[in-house]
Amino acid sequence: MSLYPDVQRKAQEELDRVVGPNRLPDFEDYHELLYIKAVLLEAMRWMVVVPLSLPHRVIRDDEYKGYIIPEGTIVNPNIWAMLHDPEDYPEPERFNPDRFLKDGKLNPDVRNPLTLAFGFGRRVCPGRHLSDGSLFMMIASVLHTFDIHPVIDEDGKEYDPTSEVITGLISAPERIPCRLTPRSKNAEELIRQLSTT
Ligand code: HEM
Repeated sequence: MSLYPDVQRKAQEELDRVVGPNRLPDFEDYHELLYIKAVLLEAMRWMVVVPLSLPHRVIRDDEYKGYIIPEGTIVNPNIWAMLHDPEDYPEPERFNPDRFLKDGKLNPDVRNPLTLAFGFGRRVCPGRHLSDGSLFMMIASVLHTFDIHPVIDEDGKEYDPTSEVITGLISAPERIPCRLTPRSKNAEELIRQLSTT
């Protein structure tokens, strides 16, 4: 969000309209918070958590589009490439939640990244619904109550968290220096109430 202040502003406008200042978002708001959903989809697409999924071993000879895949071959699905395919997602390096929205709804013609980001087939991630719900609530709650600002690095430039990404089975920014400030007195009160319940 510190890299994309316009996205943050749009998400907060939606939260202000749907949730209002006196409470935190909850799952009742799920179907109303379309832009938050689009932010979640774009986050899962843009910074793929498990870029090469998990390796699978082929248990019998197979053929795919003319390629012979012998029994015993280890296959790594390249989820990162699928979620950065410019045919499905034009300008794939740009964080653009609007790509998922059309006429005030989620656009069914854009491939849903959640059908790829958690793997597929018999070994699809069993934690996907838990993750989807938790991420939705985390994104909505943080953006409802805080403004996220960039920090300035040693060279006087805005720090770009994508410049240091952990490589390996899981990818994520290594450090996420940013500054969080409560959005308002009401927001501060909501955060304090939460810490005492
Ligand atoms: C953003 C969060 C998550 C992402 C992106 C993610 C992604 C994945 C992916 C790509 C796979 C490999 C699927 C395949 O082999 O085709 C996987 C497997 C798995 N995930 Fe997740 N996962 C997430 C969260 C979770 C959570 C919260 C749990 C548990 C509560 C979980 C439990 C598992 C397990 C047990 C497997 C192995 C399934 C099997 O081989 O049968 N994951 N996950």
